[in-house]
Parts: sequence; structure tokens; C-alpha cells
Amino acid sequence: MTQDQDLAPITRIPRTGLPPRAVVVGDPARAATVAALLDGAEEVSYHREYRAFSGSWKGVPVVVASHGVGAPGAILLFQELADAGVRTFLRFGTAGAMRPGIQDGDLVVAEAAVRDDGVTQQLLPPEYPAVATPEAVLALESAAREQGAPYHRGLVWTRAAFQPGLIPLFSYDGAGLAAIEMELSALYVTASLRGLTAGGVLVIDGANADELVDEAATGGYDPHREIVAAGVERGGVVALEALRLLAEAEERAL
Ligand SMILES: O=P(O)(O)O[C@H]1O[C@H](CO)[C@@H](O)[C@H]1O
Ligand SMILES: O=c1cc[nH]c(=O)[nH]1
Repeated sequence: MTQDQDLAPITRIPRTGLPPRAVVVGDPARAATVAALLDGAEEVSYHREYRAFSGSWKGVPVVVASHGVGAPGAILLFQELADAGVRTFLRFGTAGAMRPGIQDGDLVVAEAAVRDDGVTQQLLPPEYPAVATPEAVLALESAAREQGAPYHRGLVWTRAAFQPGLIPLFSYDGAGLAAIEMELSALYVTASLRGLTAGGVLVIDGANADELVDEAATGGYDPHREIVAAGVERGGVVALEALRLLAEAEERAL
């Protein structure tokens, strides 16, 4: 049995022995679904919303781990995985569409994110950018093309509040945002601060509760539909395949 001191304090992931590349997802059930695609998948920890597996994808050892809903909790997983030696992170999440022409089940590859995440503002000034690693963006695009998955590339709004409140929402109309979700900017900031590689691919699951999006195209927020499940199935393979492409490129560069 793993000794207590060998486990990270919050997520309880093992502090040593994890592969250096990870797919991170919000939902613990999605972590299990993605892990089921791996050879030799093994659950290495499950504490709170943080469920972690290790295994290999086409010969590349990987971690698949869940971070739950919301950036303040998710950043703890990113930090503890980084402390445990993970150097490449791809977030595979769901998001609401914000740009006409983006449909349910489509993928959005996120080049950068608006830092409205509710946690990184407490860590460093708001002028600091939340950007993906270019190689990760390109690897995700290549993998999406390889899989024949409909995808778009663009900017994402990471926003801490999911439901509307009394404060009127800032309108990003005209700013060209592609999608809205809740954790990606925290991952990108963590990666930049620590010199890690990070990217994100999101499956569109409809319109956001804040009525920000193209509701006619997406039919309203509903992640529990066949069209979203099909996107999730494609997206899992895209994320794993992108990790493999990144590993291959790193090996070539040695
Ligand atoms: O599907 P995941 O990865 O959880 O991502 C999105 O879904 C959750 C909201 O329903 C938030 O975590 C948001 O970022
Ligand atoms: O934050 C999120 C996640 C999924 N779908 C949305 O509309 N918003």
C-alpha cells in the first residue's frame, strides 16, 4: 500500500512514478472513459473529485486525471501533477459555443483563454497572459484532422461563474471568442509559470446558461445528448493522439 507521505496532500495522487504527460478532464467518469482507451490502464488514486489513471497510448505512457468543476479546485491538480513530474498537459473538457457556425459535438482547440477563472487573479496580475503552447495547439489540430473530427481553433473564455447572477455580464461580442468553459486559463497560467507544455481541446455541449451563445446552432445547454457523447468519444482520442504526436516531436528534437 502507498504510504501517506508518498501522496500529494490535496489530490492524493502519487508524488512519484507518474508518466510525464497527462490528459486532464473535469469529470471523474470521463477520466475513466478516456483511461479505458489505454493499454494497461490502472487507477492510481481517487480522492474528492480527483481521479487518476496511468496507462499507455500507442506505446506512450500517460496519466489521465480529473480536476472537477471550477478553476480554484482544478489548479490544485495541475500544481500537484506538475510537482509529481508531469510536464505536458492537455485539457479535454466541454464548453459552450460562442461563435456562429460552431455546432454541438464539434471540437474547439484553444489557443489562449480569458483569465476570468476566479483563482489566477489572486496569484499574479491580470495583464499576465493565459496562452497555450503553440506545439500543443498544432498537435491537437493534427490529431483532430487525423480523426476526421470537426474542429475550430480560437480563443476561449474561462469564467468562474456558470449560472447568471445579478451583475450584468461583460459582452465579448466582436471579440471573436469561440467557446466558454471554466478551467483552461488556470492551466495555461500554471504551465507558463512553470515552463510546462499545455493545450486544450473542448467538446461543444450547447449554449451556456448565460445566453451568450448561438443558441439556434447549439440548441441550448445539454451535455447529456448523443451528439455530445459522440464528440466526447472523438475528443478523447484526439487528446491522447496529440500527446503521442508531442512525445514523438520531443524525441525527434533530442
Ligand atoms: O466537462 P468539463 O471538463 O468539466 O468542463 C466544463 O464542464 C463543467 C461545467 O459543466 C466545467 O468544469 C466546464 O469547464
Ligand atoms: O462552462 C461551461 C461548460 C460547458 N458548457 C458551457 O456552456 N459552459
